Amino acid sequence: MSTTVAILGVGLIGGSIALALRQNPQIRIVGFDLRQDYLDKALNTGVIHAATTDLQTAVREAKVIFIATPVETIYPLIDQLSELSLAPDVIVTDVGSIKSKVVAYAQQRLPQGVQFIGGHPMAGSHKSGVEAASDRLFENAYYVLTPLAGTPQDGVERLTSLLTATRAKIVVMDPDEHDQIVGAVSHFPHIMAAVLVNQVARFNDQNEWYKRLAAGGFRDITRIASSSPRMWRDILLNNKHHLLKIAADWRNALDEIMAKVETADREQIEEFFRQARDFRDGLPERQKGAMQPLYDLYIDIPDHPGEIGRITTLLGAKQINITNIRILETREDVMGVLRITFRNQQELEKGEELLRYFDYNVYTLG
Ligand SMILES: NC(=O)c1ccc[n+]([C@@H]2O[C@H](COP(=O)([O-])OP(=O)(O)OC[C@H]3O[C@@H](n4cnc5c(N)ncnc54)[C@H](O)[C@@H]3O)[C@@H](O)[C@H]2O)c1
Ligand SMILES: O=C(O)C(=O)C[C@]1(C(=O)O)C=C[C@@H](O)C=C1
Repeated sequence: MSTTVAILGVGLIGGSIALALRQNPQIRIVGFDLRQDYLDKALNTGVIHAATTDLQTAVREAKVIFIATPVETIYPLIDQLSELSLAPDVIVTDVGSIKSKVVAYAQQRLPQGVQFIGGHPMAGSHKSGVEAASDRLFENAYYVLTPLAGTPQDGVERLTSLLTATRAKIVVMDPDEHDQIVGAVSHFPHIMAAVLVNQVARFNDQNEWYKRLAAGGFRDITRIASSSPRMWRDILLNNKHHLLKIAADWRNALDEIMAKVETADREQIEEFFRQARDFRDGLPERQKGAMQPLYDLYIDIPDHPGEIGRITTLLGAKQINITNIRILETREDVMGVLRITFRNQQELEKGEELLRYFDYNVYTLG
């Protein structure tokens, strides 16, 4: 007998959870979204088994409901769920990047019999939407759970067991502790990346060499400034208390190092960078996951207009999904290399075979 799981919001995170769970043939996944076109895409690419824009239809038989929508939409969805007919002992969980407010809201609003467990997978991307979803997005990443005081242990165990398919490391944490820590390691860095980019954009208005000279360092530290503005607006407003404190601490730290620069304190400036390097180098490595080039295919391309479009059209016509595409080198009259990332090994092999058939020189590394 199959178990129904409802995913509310079939985007990057909802889609990635669906892809991980659907490896288990006993699980039937129903997707709910406001956008019919997103649902069509998720259905056509096999991310979900069924799709609906009607919430009651999505959740009626679900044993587990994932809320995977932007943070500010989680509250009204909790309200709507509290009015609907749900399966007995249903587990409702969310994937929002903040936990305290959501957990407190669920505690107040959800009726007895609904087991709410806050959740936050600590992996993601600056990209949004189901087309960026991957069954391995959470592999080896931490996945934080913040159950309500009254949620039975059995519910936490059931959700943990379901989530093993994501290959994430599940940890249970207090919601406020989560918000404080994630504020420092995720939310505040997103603010800083955007501050840096906006600063350079202002300078660039006066002199376009800023943009042209922005090289590896600037790109590395600002990748996350390409994330969804709507998502980050919601996160900041829902973790205001911790972020204001982190920002004040950061201003002091910046003042301290700039005072050392002003007095040309060579030793202390070096010590400042040494401390940062030692801590950074000691961060635990994630062995595998979204950022690993696991399903990358390299294609030699003649550098003339239309070639990349032709390749993506060929793949699209065969319903082969691409999660990333990058031109590694193009100079006039020189062959360029296109790197295409696929969602899984099977799609990579299909893509490789297809492009070879059309006489492209294709290869994988490693
Ligand atoms: N992107 C990340 O790196 C990341 C990582 C961990 C957690 N999160 C959290 O996951 C959640 C989703 O983020 P995402 O990156 O998957 O966003 P996304 O934009 O890729 O997907 C969100 C989906 O929700 C749908 N949606 C919006 N409002 C809705 C509503 N009221 N009802 C039903 N569907 C609705 C959208 O149409 C979209 O398909 C957010 O709460 C975010 O904080 C994001
Ligand atoms: O890799 C990225 O692009 C991310 O920003 C992922 C990231 C993070 O800050 O690490 C962003 C938000 C989440 O809630 C969890 C993970």
